[in-house]
Amino acid sequence: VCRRSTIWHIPGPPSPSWLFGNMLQLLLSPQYGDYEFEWLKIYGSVYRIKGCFGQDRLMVADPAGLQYLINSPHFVQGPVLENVVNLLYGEKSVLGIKAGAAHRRVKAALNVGFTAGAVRGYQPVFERVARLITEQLENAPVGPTDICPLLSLATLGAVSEAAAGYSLEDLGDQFVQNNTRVVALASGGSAIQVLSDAVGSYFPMWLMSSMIHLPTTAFKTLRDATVRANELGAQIVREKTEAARQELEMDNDVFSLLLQDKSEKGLSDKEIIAQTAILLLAGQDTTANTLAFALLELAKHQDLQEKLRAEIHTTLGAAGAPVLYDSLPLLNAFIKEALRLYPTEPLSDRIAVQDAVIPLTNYITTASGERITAMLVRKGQLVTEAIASYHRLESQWGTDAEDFRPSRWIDGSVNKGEAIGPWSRKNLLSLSFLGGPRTCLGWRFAVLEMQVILAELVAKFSFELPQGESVQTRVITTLLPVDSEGKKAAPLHITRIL
Ligand code: HEM
Repeated sequence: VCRRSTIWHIPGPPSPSWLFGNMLQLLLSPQYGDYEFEWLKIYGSVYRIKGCFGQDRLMVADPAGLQYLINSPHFVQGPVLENVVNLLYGEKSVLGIKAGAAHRRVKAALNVGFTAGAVRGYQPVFERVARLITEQLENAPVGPTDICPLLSLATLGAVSEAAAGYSLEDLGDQFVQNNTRVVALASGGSAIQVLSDAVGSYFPMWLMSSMIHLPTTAFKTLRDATVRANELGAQIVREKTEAARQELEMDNDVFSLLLQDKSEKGLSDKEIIAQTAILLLAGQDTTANTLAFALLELAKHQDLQEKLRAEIHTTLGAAGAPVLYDSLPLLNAFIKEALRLYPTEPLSDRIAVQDAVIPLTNYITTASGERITAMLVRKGQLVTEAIASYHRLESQWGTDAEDFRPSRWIDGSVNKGEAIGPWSRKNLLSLSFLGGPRTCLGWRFAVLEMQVILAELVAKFSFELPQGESVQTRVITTLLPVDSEGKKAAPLHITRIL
């Protein structure tokens, strides 16, 4: 049997170097997508690029191809993602568990804290956090405010309170500072980082875990964060178990709900503790960055800002009844559009664990001129789910796919052919929360939190871009807004209006 790469005949861009392949273009271009979105136009929704050291990598933005990849057991996290996940969250975290059945069991148990009903219970937490941002903005010095740190702290506060029943003060300064360092670390991309990621993917896990005992700053920060998260998880479980023993009333946070689940499907204390880091971290900057991008777009589109504010004022104006955020069409369309153009995870790395055939919606023309509508890939093939590219396909979103236009979600111009993501199945085609068995556990949580925070901020403040500032997008683990010096930031002129 020929074991030669089966994708060598798939066209793609030339590789500028053997060492880095196309990876610097993909990951470190000045603006995220400078090369990738051009490749999409030239080569179509499936093409081949070079990884470090001459590896062949397949980029897939094709709807049927993506639907297959996110659902197929033949593809698992690629080596780089796997190492990062193990280092940050641990192998026993729901994101770290590889085997399908074990993953399904832990995810189903964790879901008690993330059902529609459970998430509705967190609404008062989100409302409190949103009011805190308002207070901080009122006390901010005159001039542009970088909204990123405020949003990061707010989303950490929301997740720690809703997941663990802990306020930021309960978490302690040390945890919060360490957390800030971990998040900052994740935003410091460089060529060395790309190379060490590639080299890292060749190291076995035991070597990676011995490396984290090296006293370098980065590893020390990550090691401290993991140790601290485990200690914190153990403390939370101890306190809540003691409260239950004393028959005190249990809270409705995620940890409390998990500990109350005594069915055979429930998790052991140890399994619950192993979720602390993922529960606290996965919900923080993902949500904060999406909010920052949303506010930046609002500052660029004053007419949209006014319409959205009018919708919010009309709905919030009806005092008394609790606000039903799902019933604000423009607010939801606005959030969907921000998620589409700024997906937190624009690229998701996968590797084939056995030979597989990937079906395609759009045919591709191979180097020999043959048209194919399905692709054979061998075990070990690296594949990138090119989510941000998929979100810009004209066939899916229309000829104005690159424009920020929330009304596309209302006027029916979005192609409803192949629904793949969660959130109102009938029209969320976007893969910002992925889809299939690895769908984001916290998507309902994130949506309600963003609805509450945006409604509060847009009702009370106006947003404008400071003169001469141009915010760009970079991908450094996740998609971030950066200033002209490449530092994570979203500077805005924010004025109280109500
Ligand atoms: C706008 C906000 C968010 C976005 C865009 C987002 C996106 C994602 C994506 C793309 C994945 C799949 C990762 C992969 O396998 O490649 C994921 C997984 C996950 N997310 Fe989120 N997320 C968000 C907020 C949250 C929140 C608020 C929480 C929890 C409080 C959360 C918890 C998780 C967990 C536990 C997983 C792992 C699921 C699994 O492996 O089965 N996320 N998220």
